Amino acid sequence: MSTPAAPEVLVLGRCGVDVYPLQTGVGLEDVETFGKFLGGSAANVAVAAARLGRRPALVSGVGDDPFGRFVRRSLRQLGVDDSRVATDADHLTPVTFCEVFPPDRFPIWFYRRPTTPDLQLDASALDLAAVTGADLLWVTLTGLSEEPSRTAHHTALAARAAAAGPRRHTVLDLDHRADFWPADGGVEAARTQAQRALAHATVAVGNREECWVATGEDDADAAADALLALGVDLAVVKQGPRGVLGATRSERVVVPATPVAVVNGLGAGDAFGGSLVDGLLADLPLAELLARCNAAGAIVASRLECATAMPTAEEIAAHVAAHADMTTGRERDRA
Ligand SMILES: Nc1ncnc2c1ncn2[C@@H]1O[C@H](COP(=O)(O)OP(=O)(O)OP(=O)(O)O)[C@@H](O)[C@H]1O
Ligand SMILES: O=C(O)C[C@@H](O)[C@H](O)C(=O)CO
Repeated sequence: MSTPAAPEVLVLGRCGVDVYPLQTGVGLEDVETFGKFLGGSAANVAVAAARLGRRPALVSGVGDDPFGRFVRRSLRQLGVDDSRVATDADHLTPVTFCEVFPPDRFPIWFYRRPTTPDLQLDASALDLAAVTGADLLWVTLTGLSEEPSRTAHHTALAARAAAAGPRRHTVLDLDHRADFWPADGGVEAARTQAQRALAHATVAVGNREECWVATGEDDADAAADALLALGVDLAVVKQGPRGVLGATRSERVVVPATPVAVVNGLGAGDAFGGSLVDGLLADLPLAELLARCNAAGAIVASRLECATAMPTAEEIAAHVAAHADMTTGRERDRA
């Protein structure tokens, strides 16, 4: 159980505003109207976990601007504790645009230069009681892309790994956005940071490309092996519409994705993340856990926005039940 000073789930990472087009199948130059939604991968994961009944808090930053106030208000309305979200007078709340070309093309445009409030997180401002006392800590690779956030993340991970008591869940979301790393040597820098963080994590989750960034391995099984060798107890390799591979040192499971009418694939990974948080805390068997994560991802892929599209437990259960023939998961004999 989390200690009294700590939230059940502590999420470190970015939040911002998603400004998504209300016309699909056209480039941003031709879009006429947009919707404004809470966004940022970490914020989305926190909201997804809250939707499933968990008590998440976000550690992040926003600007001292109207979008920052919108982000805070949305977090609170969606069940996320925003008391550890700093207000930064020197940097603006980031906005993110996308283009929506279903079923499989969703270019994303980050307006985050030169830098953003979430990456100003300083180690001295960390609430270490919350970091070490939470039942689950979620961090993203993007948080390691720049100082001072990089040092703050490593400080949090090291403090948690050194804390007394049973090894609780520390999840590294391999979330890699090339734009956030240097144009030259960005992959190498991201790999170095990922591998340092993995030594203190218990779970790694990423899509195929992200797992390659972290490990140098292209193949899903080889990437899972490499992630386990780097120190985690559970490696999760997402493969979009092709489903997911989950691997521990003694078990390996592949769970196919379920078909949906795709509206916008962005946010599927964050919905998956929220269900991963919930399923880890509930100690679900691996195949069941991943089937629920896939269902959450598919449901969000069938909706335009991210945070406010996160499914309830009932919606996930109904989706899994409707696809029971394909969501059982196949045991793989590679342990
Ligand atoms: N088009 C789709 N149809 C069905 N399921 C999907 C689809 N896209 C994603 N999913 C489900 O959601 C899960 C996570 O999606 P994905 O692998 O695209 O993550 P991601 O690359 O991290 O996504 P994001 O764009 O949010 O960063 C997949 O494992 C899959 O189960
Ligand atoms: O993660 C981001 O910063 C982008 C998000 O704003 C957006 O919600 C998304 O793409 C989720 O995967």
